Amino acid sequence: MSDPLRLGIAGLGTVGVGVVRIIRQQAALLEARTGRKIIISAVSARSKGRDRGVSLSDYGWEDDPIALATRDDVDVFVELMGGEDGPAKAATEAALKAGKDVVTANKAMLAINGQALAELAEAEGRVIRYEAAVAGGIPVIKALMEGLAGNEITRVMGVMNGSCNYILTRMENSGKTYQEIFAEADGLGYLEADPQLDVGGIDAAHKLAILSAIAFGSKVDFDGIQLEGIERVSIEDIRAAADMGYKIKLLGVAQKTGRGLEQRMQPCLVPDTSPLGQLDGGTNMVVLEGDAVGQIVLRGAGAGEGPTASAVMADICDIARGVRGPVFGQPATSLATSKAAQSQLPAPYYLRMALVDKPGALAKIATVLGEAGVSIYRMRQYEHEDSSAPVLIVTHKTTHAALQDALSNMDSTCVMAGAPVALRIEEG
Ligand SMILES: NC(=O)C1=CN([C@@H]2O[C@H](COP(=O)(O)OP(=O)(O)OC[C@H]3O[C@@H](n4cnc5c(N)ncnc54)[C@H](OP(=O)(O)O)[C@@H]3O)[C@@H](O)[C@H]2O)C=CC1
Ligand SMILES: N[C@@H](CCO)C(=O)O
Repeated sequence: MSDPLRLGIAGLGTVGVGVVRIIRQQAALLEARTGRKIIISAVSARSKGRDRGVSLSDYGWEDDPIALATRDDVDVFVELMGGEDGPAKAATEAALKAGKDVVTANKAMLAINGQALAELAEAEGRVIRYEAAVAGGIPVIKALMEGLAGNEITRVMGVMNGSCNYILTRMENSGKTYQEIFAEADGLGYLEADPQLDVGGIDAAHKLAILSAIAFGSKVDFDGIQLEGIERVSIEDIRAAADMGYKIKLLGVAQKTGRGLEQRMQPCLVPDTSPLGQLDGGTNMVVLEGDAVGQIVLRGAGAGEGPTASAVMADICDIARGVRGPVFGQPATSLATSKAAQSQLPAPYYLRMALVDKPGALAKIATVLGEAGVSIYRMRQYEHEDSSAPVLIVTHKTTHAALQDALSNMDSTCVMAGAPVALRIEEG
């Protein structure tokens, strides 16, 4: 039997406590599976006295996470504090320099500082594992890095923020507005301490940036993501999209195109019968596409104590078994600097507009679209009692530039009774 694997766990919140629980409750199973005892040497959090619902009396305590990360009786530093820099990054660096491996759930830190940390880890001969950082309990890092290692990845796509999916699903089911459901989700404690991380799409974009680096062999590039949150998704659009056979999701997409690496996180329409369209509530889904495998769909809990601790444990078990490898699947120094695609691949778009109800109004809009090279695929005008006519259009595939051209010319037609709404449709 090998020596025990000794952990130092910094952060005893939702995830940290979940990890402590699994290690205490599943000690025999973990030892049987890895051939080693997995033990906790010491822990760290901000307040030592807080009752966390698990016994910590067997473990040492450090107020300072850096002191924990560099202890002689720690082999693996488990960073579960959060934050893109500050103590999380400082302690991670200290751990690597002191010859420790690192396991973290911190997507913000990796999305912003992943390249530098990966270079440091690899120079020190250490590993950083982060299965929990993307889509919580779904083993998507393993799927991409190991299961699909023989594929050229063509597209990565997914719903990776449970709180946003909860809000959009609740709006759809309740008919309530974004503001009403945001307040409900906040009251239920479903949102991050800074809700903008969720509803602004930032948390999901952190996750997409990490997947994109692995999938396309490029340096993690959070700033290269075209980012839009869900704040402008209205209940009118959710209803209208449903009527046309779509659901609205905060969707992340990364793909390599002739014009560079396209990475975007934005509200999109997806067919309501598609796996993404059927994803309700706080669940996550990641769709991976490879040249040999085709498409695979992974679905599961993207957050919460059990699912996230499950992913952290997978990383700890790998280290216990001696499974090692470069942080992003290939040596950090070999990762390419990606060129961000300035334009998105063509797609169909959904347009919702209110037109002044007078002869020729629709014809003028059709002309503007036609002149910009945007072709109408489907169209619907609804009954109305006032003087503005609600009109929905689904276009054929078109470029974003052509669509913008059409939208900017619509104003001059003098038949618009309000600003049009345009949302991309992501098929398949
Ligand atoms: N919660 C989830 O479902 C998921 C979380 N993650 C990620 O996991 C990580 C942890 O998240 P979560 O458990 O929810 O966070 P919590 O806010 O529940 O817990 C954070 C913990 O870190 C401790 N901490 C914060 N700052 C310091 C510091 N300077 N020194 C020592 N300890 C500190 C806190 O101490 P104290 O308790 O004393 O205040 C607390 O125990 C984050 O990176 C998050 O993004 C990833 C996927 C899902
Ligand atoms: N706020 C995140 C937590 C998990 O990263 C979510 O809703 O998915």
